[in-house]
Amino acid sequence: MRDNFARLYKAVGFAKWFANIERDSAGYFSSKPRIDQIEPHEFIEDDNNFNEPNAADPKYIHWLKEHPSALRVFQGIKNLAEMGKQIVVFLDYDGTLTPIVDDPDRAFMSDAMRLAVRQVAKHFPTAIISGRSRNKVYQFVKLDEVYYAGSHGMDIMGPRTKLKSYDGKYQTNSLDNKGNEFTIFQPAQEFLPAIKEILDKMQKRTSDIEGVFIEDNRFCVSVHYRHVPDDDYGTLGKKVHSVLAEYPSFHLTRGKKVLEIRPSIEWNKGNALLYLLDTLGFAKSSNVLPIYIGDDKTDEDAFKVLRDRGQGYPIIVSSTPRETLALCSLHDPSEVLSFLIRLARWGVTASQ
Ligand SMILES: O=P(O)(O)OC[C@H]1O[C@H](O[C@H]2O[C@H](CO)[C@@H](O)[C@H](O)[C@H]2O)[C@H](O)[C@@H](O)[C@@H]1O
Repeated sequence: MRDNFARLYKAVGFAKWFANIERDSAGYFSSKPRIDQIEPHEFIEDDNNFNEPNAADPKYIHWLKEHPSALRVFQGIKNLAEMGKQIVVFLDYDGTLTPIVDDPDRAFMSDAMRLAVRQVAKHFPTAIISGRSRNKVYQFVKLDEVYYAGSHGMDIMGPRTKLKSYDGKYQTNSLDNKGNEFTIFQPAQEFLPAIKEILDKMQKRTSDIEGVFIEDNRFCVSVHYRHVPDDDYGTLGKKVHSVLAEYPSFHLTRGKKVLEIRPSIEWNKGNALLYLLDTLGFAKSSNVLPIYIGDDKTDEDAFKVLRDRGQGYPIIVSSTPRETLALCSLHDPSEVLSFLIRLARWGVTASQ
């Protein structure tokens, strides 16, 4: 695994950086240099170098035929872009830009991934759409070059807009700390007081169950059960449902070892994708090529939007065969990194 990463970094043009990467005492690679030590031209390398999908399972190999690796269809993406289609990139966070880890508070993004996203964002409008709170995602990603949609799209910080098609009462204009103008769109604003109550009740009612972690995702509440003993699943489920029963305008969705309580409004990651395309000026454009990469059930809403528009590339991150509306796949976040690096490298050459 470590050697694969080493080969990947070398292959995709991280030569200068790679020279500075050292193994720490546990034998893992730790990176010393800062992001800005890598120059964009260092992304330009032999275009035939890429991470081959790593699939030994026959079922996975069969699934890959229906959902080919996005690394394999990359040339097709490039061809469309070279014909004048504007690439817009949408990225999920957990399981896509970072591997799934035991502790949700420690899902840190690698420097390599941050650099790749930053380089992609230099050439193509880029947004991160996550189930987490917008602030939390920003703390992990720490890039001012991208747009952010937190709480499964219910808290969007997007381009400055005067769009009339969305309810003005949910939109406010704002400045970031560099003076850049943004529009914040929060279609679930009126649910905030109830969400605070739900968070509080959920914390109190589940406090006697070992391993539960309740996460405040601002416009939704996540109940993590990754560390809950199997025997306690039933009790936890009952307690979660007892809180939910008091709030009929909320519903439950499921993610990876997590239950999420969300306001029942017609708004999901798919709506957030459309909103961002609209605010970027691509509302009805046939000249846009949206790429959406995500790993979870909630990303399927965004895949569906792209399917319905008949446009772009919905890409699922999965190391196992899965029912999905995505057209293409990537095996894991290391392949996401590989894909983003190729995109960034192409962005550099295309802009020269
Ligand atoms: O939309 P996403 O950015 O993919 O966020 C979905 C949820 O991701 C996080 O939970 C998941 O990742 C954790 C860290 O790897 C893992 O420990 C947990 O079991 C997973 O469910 C996040 O903590 C949730 O709030 C997000 O809704």
